[in-house]
Parts: sequence; C-alpha cells; structure tokens
Amino acid sequence: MATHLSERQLDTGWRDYLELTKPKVVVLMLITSLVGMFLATRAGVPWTVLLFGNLGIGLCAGAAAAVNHVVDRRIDALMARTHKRPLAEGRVAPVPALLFALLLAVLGMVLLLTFTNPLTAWLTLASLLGYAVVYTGFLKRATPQNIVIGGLAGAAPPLLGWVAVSGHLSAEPLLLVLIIFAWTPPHFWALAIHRKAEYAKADIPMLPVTHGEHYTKVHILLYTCVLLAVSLLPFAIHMSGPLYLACAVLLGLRFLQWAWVLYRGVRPHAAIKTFKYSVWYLFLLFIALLVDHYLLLNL
Ligand code: HEM
Ligand SMILES: CC(C)=CCC/C(C)=C/CC/C(C)=C/COP(=O)(O)OP(=O)(O)O
Repeated sequence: MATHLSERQLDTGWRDYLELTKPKVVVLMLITSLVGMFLATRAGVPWTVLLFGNLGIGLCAGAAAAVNHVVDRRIDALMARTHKRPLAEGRVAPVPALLFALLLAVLGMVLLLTFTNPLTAWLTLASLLGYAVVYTGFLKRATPQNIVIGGLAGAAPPLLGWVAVSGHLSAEPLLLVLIIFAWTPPHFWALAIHRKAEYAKADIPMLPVTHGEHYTKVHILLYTCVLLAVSLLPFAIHMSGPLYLACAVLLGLRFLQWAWVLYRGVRPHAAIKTFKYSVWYLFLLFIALLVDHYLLLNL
C-alpha cells in the first residue's frame, strides 16, 4: 500500500516537473530550430549538432519556462487556464523549481558549448533571459506591447539552429525570426481575447484588457497581413522555391480568413479557433520550408 502511494507520488512529481518546461510550446520551438539547422547547409547536419544542439536549446527553453512558472505562480493561481499548474497549486515549491531550472539551463549551456559553438550558446542564453527575466519579470505586467517585444525570445530558435550549424549570423535565419515575430501577436492576442476576463482579474495589461476587443482584433488583422507578406520573403530572396511559396500563400490566406472572421464577430468561439489555427500554421509553414529545401536540393 505504502509502496503504491509513493510510486504515485513519484509519478505526479515527474509529471509536474515536465509540465514546468511547457513541453508542447518547446516542441514547436524545436521544430523551428531543426528547420533552421537543415536550411543552413546543403550538406548534411552533423548528428552531434542535430541531437545535442536541439537538446541544448530545448533544455534552455524549458528552463526559461520553469522560471516563468515560479515568477507567475500568484497570477497563474487566479486564472482558470493556469490555476492547476504545479506552483500555482503548491505541488512544487519555488526553490526546487528554480534549482530545476538552473540544472536544465546549465546542462543546456554545457551541451551547446561542447557540441555547437559559443555564439549559439550565448544567443540561447540571451533568449532564455529575454523570456524568463525581461518578458516575465518586467514587460508582462508593464505594457500591452509585452508580447510584441517579448516575442523576440520565442522567435529565436530557427536562428539558434542555423547558427549552431553555420557558426555565424546571416540574413536568412533573421528572416525566419521575423516570420515568428510577426506571427506571435495574432497567436497570442487571439487567446488573450478568449481569456480577457481572466487577464483582467489577474490585473495583467494584455491588449484586449487595456484597449478593448475591437482594437485587438484590428491589430490581429494587421499583423496577419504583415505575416503573410513577410512569409513570402524566403521565396523572394531565393531561399525557398515554389512549393514553399504555394504553402505560404495558402496557409497565410487561411490565417487571414480566421483573422477576418474574428474581426467581424460572426462566429462563436472564433478567438480560440484562431489561436489553435496559429499553432498549426507555424508548424505547417516550417514543414513546408523543410520539404521545399530538400526538393530544391534534389532538382
Ligand atoms: C511572447 C511570445 C508568446 C506568447 C506570449 C505565447 C503565449 C501562449 C500562451 C499563453 C499559450 C497557452 C499555453 C497553455 O495554456 O499551456 C500558448 C500556447 C502555445 N504556444 Fe505560444 N506564445 C508565444 C510564443 C510562442 C512561440 C514562439 C511558439 C513556438 C514557436 C509558441 C508555441 C505555442 C504552442 C505550440 C502552444 C500550444 C500549447 C498547448 O496546446 O498546450 N508560442 N502560447
Ligand atoms: C531559450 C529559448 C528559446 C527561450 C524561449 C523560451 C520560451 C518557452 C518562450 C515561450 C513563449 C511563451 C509560451 C510565452 C507565454 O508566456 P506567458 O507567461 O504569457 O504564458 P502563460 O500564461 O501560459 O504562462
């Protein structure tokens, strides 16, 4: 009986620590870093960089997410979407969570310094601090532009992947960052409209709370137009071919359609559906970049 109980507690503990790393978000980020790696070279990506580079980036992103759980534990407890989180419910205490984050960050940095290059490691550390300290610690509570500026940290992984392979900065991966940078506001503000009352309750100045739903929907529309335009640039600079272009146009037009439906207010649950589509959009767009890259190589 006692053994059963401790096994269950152990299982819950393990799951709680995994939840601290925001695994679904990190997986999508790793897909973008993986694509950055493959696009950086015409030859194959060394398996050590592929494996340990992504592991290092993922561990650092997970560390940043764990710090976010610690810093936000009081506001998370106030919102229905987040109130069951390990720190919000007190299943994990702040000190062990911070030690866990430190362990992940150190492991991640050691892997990046050993198997990639110093530039990748320092850019990853800057992204970690950008999300955990600048966004979570300051911007989130300070300005409705919080996620626009903070979005840079989440947009970094394709650049990190590219630099892990090439060793230097260049225009192409910055373009990939720009795509995710333009994607983040529609991604997040759609959810923020859906969860507006909760953000207001937690006194977080998200755009729909400070400027209203109409203003937010207009900005989602504008950013989605910018996103569609920016997503065509890889084709324009001959980084990607016609398959990518076709996918970018179709995926972008569908995003625009959701943003328009949300703006018009003609469909129930349009905000959460737009949010869910945003995740599919980014996933499919980066898969298109990858498939197109290999088609171009084999032509
Ligand atoms: C500052 C920028 C960003 C903000 C404020 C933001 C915000 C959010 C929020 C609040 C959620 C709901 C999380 C949950 O309930 O678990 C979410 C979900 C998600 N985000 Fe973001 N996000 C940002 C950037 C990104 C980036 C850059 C990616 C990936 C490249 C990403 C991928 C995802 C995914 C995959 C989900 C769905 C998670 C699930 O289904 O549980 N986000 N985002
Ligand atoms: C090293 C590296 C690539 C770092 C990036 C780290 C990272 C996990 C960024 C995620 C962006 C994100 C989910 C923001 C939401 O935070 P929130 O506090 O607004 O959302 P919440 O209310 O769900 O916690």
